[in-house]
Amino acid sequence: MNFTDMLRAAGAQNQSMLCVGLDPEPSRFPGAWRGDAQRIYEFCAAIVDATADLVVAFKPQIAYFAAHRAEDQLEQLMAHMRVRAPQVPIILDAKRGDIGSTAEQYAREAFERYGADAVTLSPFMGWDSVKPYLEYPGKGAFLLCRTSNPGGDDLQNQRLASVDGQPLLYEHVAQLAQGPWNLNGQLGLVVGATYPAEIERVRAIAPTVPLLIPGVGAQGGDALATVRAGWRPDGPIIVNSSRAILYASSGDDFAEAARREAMKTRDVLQAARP
Ligand SMILES: O=C(O)c1cc(=O)[nH]c(=O)n1[C@@H]1O[C@H](COP(=O)(O)O)[C@@H](O)[C@H]1O
Repeated sequence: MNFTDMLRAAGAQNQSMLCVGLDPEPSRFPGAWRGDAQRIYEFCAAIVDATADLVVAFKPQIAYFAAHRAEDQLEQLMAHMRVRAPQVPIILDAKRGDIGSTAEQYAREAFERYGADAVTLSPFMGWDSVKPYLEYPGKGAFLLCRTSNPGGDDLQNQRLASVDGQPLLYEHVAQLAQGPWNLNGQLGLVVGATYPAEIERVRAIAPTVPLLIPGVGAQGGDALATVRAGWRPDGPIIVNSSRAILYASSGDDFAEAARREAMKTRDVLQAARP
């Protein structure tokens, strides 16, 4: 099954547009696990087990594993998700972006080593840096478009004087993803929940591509405004929350607390659909 089909099937089965972000930070692990980077796999697997029937996707962030020399635990986690939640697509959040020959290696890492269904990419280096990922049939690639962080303004809100109609840079990225770069329907866009007006703008330019929307929960994005701005019957949204779910409790009940928080967020998102 390709990424888009998986997304549709998981969304329907779990009645969800929630993506649980797997950003394991050992200093925030519960009880006796606190500070123990050997527990990264166990911590994430417990979160996956507690939320697998509530999500449209999981999004492991590669830096949280690589920083602790825990790539082997990420491989273990990918295998676990395949067994425990085979219907749920996995977006590897790697935010890669490099010249074509190096991008080929990053694509191989994401799709062959880790077996991800989709990956996040920076489009800053242009078409040849994105194309190698699209050569994997059925895999998805989300281009950073209007990110959730305050510094996103610095470049993404600059006007492109050389392009007809002079769009802002993030609007141009949205145009490319909806049109000329989207050869086989594999592209999506990353838009922050912290900027609902810009989500609406992106949706006007790119009505059907999947939007990955981080920023609800710990970053304070507005879930209701996010859904109203981004959701379309033929334009799926994947709303990510990481810390607010992973660290809902710092005690031994962390997995149950994560489940409660995920359920609450899932239900708020579902109820917000127009
Ligand atoms: O691509 C992303 O996932 C991403 C894009 C963006 O604009 N903002 C953003 O926060 N993210 C990621 O989404 C997650 C947000 O985590 P929380 O703020 O804890 O929910 C982190 O893994 C970020 O790296």
